[in-house]
Amino acid sequence: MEKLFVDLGDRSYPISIGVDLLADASLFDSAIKGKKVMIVTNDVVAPLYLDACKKTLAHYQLDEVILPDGEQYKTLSTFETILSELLAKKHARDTTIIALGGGVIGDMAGFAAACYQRGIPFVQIPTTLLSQVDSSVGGKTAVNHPLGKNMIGAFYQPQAVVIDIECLKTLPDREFAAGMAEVIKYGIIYDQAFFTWLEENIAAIKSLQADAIIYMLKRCCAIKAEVVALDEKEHGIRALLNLGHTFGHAIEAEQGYGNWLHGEAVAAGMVLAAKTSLKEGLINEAEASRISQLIEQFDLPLTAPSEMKYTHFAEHMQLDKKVLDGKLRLILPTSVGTSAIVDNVSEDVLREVIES
Ligand SMILES: NC(=O)c1ccc[n+]([C@@H]2O[C@H](COP(=O)([O-])OP(=O)(O)OC[C@H]3O[C@@H](n4cnc5c(N)ncnc54)[C@H](O)[C@@H]3O)[C@@H](O)[C@H]2O)c1
Ligand SMILES: O=C(O)C(=O)C[C@@H](O)[C@H](O)[C@H](O)COP(=O)(O)O
Ligand SMILES: [Zn+2]
Repeated sequence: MEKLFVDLGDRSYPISIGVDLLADASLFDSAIKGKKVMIVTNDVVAPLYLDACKKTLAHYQLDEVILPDGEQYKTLSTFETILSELLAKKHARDTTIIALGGGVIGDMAGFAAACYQRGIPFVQIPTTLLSQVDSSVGGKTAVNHPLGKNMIGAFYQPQAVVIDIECLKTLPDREFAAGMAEVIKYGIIYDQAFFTWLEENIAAIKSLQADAIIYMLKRCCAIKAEVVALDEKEHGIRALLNLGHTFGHAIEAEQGYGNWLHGEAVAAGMVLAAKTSLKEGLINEAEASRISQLIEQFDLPLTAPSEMKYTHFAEHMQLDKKVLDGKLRLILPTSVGTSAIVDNVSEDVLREVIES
């Protein structure tokens, strides 16, 4: 088993990565203080992993809430279902929430943990590639609003993250590819050597070779842990983790949540960001095309939906959480392995990048 730590003083926590960790009660016992646990999952993940989870946690008083599956249910209304269930079963501040599922479950269960009785502990069991490399770490919790992604939420850290790579075996290929978008993101913003490793290990990754998967998860979680420890609430460097997201969130909201997967929208968004960099003279052609080539290797989209024009993007991008003083701030790659926060891209450049 591999172990990493998110170093946040008294809110620090371990990330465990390995095989069959869902069966390892000790990982949960060190994170759960009380006797009561509420497992939050959905109707796709429950038939796959709820029994295994309940078996491991059988020495606690267990309740469960099984939510409908999908990004379209990452809403205030579903969030309220979790809170209602906690109240109906008389849970108090000594209950721990377990988020069993992908990023949608993790974000919503985490937000419920942040809000229920002003905050109860929670543990992340991420079951998708995307949630294992990104959403389970770092404490961003939220639900969507029809007008914008993740618009209602809180920074609230889990007690532990338990990553069982066996869960990836049941993940549909399209979902695995979506997770690869966030993996590639880390290489682009932060780690040229990791990006090169990804280029050289495509077959091993796609065939879920355990060594390659564990190395990849470890590298992603280590980068995220490092960035979050430096800037938990995104006043600076953490914004780099948002590469491709200003464009991507616009695609998700405009297309209707769930129609484009988050990772797919981020992939197209990262290509748009690289094209913007190219137009601004911030990156050279060779590096920009390395970025789109790797994204393409994982069968991810390279362009936004053709019907989406600049004006469609602009409406959503104005609501981006990185906007400061009314000014759009974009994360742009400056090479493979480095990126910058840029706030002076003109409307003309953006229009050209989006509509070309
Ligand atoms: N908090 C953060 O830092 C952060 C980071 C990245 C993304 N996100 C959010 O995460 C969400 C996307 O997460 P996601 O890609 O995990 O999507 P998801 O949670 O919708 O999961 C994808 C699909 O896979 C199913 N599934 C989950 N585990 C499975 C398994 N092991 N086998 C088979 N099917 C499985 C799910 O039920 C769902 O149908 C978005 O809402 C995004 O905004 C948050
Ligand atoms: O952890 C972060 O910080 C990220 O930006 C990670 C992103 O991959 C993730 O999609 C996040 O939820 C986006 O955050 P938002 O603040 O733009 O909603
Ligand atoms: Zn993301």
